[in-house]
Amino acid sequence: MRRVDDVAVSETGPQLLQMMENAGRNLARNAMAARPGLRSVTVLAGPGGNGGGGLCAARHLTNHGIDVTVVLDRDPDDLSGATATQWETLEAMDVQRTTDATAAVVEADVVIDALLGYGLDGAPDDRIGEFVDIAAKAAYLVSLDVPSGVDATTGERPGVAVEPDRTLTLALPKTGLTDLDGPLYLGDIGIPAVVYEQVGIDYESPFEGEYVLPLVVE
Ligand SMILES: NC(=O)C1=CN([C@@H]2O[C@H](COP(=O)(O)OP(=O)(O)OC[C@H]3O[C@@H](n4cnc5c(N)ncnc54)[C@H](O)[C@@H]3O)[C@@H](O)[C@H]2O)[C@H](O)CC1
Ligand SMILES: [K+]
Repeated sequence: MRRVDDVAVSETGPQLLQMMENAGRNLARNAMAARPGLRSVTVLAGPGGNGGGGLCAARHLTNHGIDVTVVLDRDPDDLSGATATQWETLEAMDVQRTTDATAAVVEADVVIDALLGYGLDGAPDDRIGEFVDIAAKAAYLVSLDVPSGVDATTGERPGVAVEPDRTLTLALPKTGLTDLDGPLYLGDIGIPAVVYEQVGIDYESPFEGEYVLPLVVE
């Protein structure tokens, strides 16, 4: 997946922000579909591309009248790249941010886990590990791409890991996602076949008119 991203970003497009927009919009829709009529969502956002997708979903959910609260693992001034860009828009929108993760998680109809994706490197550190523990108190938890703390390739959990009610993974199913409790969905983030071909993946789009598909894990 990382090689696919590299080819897209450095050779063909789409660029990271474009893919992230598709990720975030699919995530917002998937969360709304999971809990029709939901009124409040808390987004737990990490520092990388996974967090950026969660922040993008926060914008879409707010635009659709949902009361959104964002919890970041760090000061927003310490975000960078596309994730910082997502935050800047939320700041302009005056979206609620809190450092009280427990209250924000307990009070929300749905919690989005956008802490860590395929960039997981070792056991979640103290701060993110604390959020992973707090996420267990969610009424309904939706993970973006990979349940935070789970290795996308091997499925191993080097430390704590969330246990989502559903997971929306992006572009391609990851080999580490075979042992999840809740349902798994696959979201189209707009990567064309030429990108997969350049990476040597024999790819035929499964989407056929849909942007999110349910996956059956065998
Ligand atoms: N083609 C796609 O599938 C796309 C996926 N997108 C999303 O981006 C993430 C991958 O982004 P990346 O920045 O590479 O990694 P992460 O967000 O998972 O995390 C990196 C970030 O987290 C820190 N970190 C790593 N391990 C730990 C740890 N154990 N404890 C604490 N912090 C940790 C690390 O230092 C970095 O700061 C993918 O999953 C998708 O959600 C793109 O949106 C579009 C293309
Ligand atoms: K995640």
